[in-house]
Amino acid sequence: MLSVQGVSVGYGDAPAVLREISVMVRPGRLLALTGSSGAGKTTLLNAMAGLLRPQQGTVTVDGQPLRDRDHAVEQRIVLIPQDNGLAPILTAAENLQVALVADGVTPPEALRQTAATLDQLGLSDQADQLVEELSGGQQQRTAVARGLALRGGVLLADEVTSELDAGNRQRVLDLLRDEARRGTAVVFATHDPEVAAACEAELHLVEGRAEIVRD
Ligand SMILES: Nc1ncnc2c1ncn2[C@@H]1O[C@H](COP(=O)(O)OP(=O)(O)OP(=O)(O)O)[C@@H](O)[C@H]1O
Repeated sequence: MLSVQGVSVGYGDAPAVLREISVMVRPGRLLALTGSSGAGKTTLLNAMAGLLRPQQGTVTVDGQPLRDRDHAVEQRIVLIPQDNGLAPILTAAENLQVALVADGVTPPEALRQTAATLDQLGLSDQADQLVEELSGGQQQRTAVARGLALRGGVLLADEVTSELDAGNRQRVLDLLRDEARRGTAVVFATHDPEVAAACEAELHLVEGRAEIVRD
């Protein structure tokens, strides 16, 4: 269980972007994180991912304060970053295989899981294409595939449908929902009200504070 308790977080000496945020990220649930551009969605996800240390308050995972990103990875907290985080000079498939093998999956199993997950995202035909040669939406779906293939306990997805057409947006939403049903705690940052409405719970960020819209 990932728990954010009274967290204030920001950058350098500047005033905190978010103040006194508290939220429980529960297994089996799809939580939308909403707010206008600049509201702090990425900032909160980065704090949950161990990339940003809170100025006040704590992020805990199974009761232990989250130390840093390495600790978060050990605790199976997977982040799909807004800029996709893929290696552009590897193929779509290689991006998944490298991540899986680094995660301890055997190479043959990594090949199998890669093919299956790319297929779920409708990317079988792009598997052997370099990421830098894929469209923005295809790159975004590859990043989602990599995040899903890692099968984390917590999956943090940062604006991962912003470049997708309606069909692929629904496909990603369905896959994130399936992932939650499998027992993963999924947090999905979005500024798309339709996407947010399709999530069972919603936390809305406004003026540095968080409001629970649905729980
Ligand atoms: N690396 C950084 N250094 C300093 N300030 C930052 C940094 N990253 C973000 N900020 C500031 O923090 C605030 C929140 O930004 P953040 O990216 O978390 O918002 P967001 O809700 O994810 O926005 P968007 O929907 O546009 O991605 C903004 O005012 C932004 O300028």
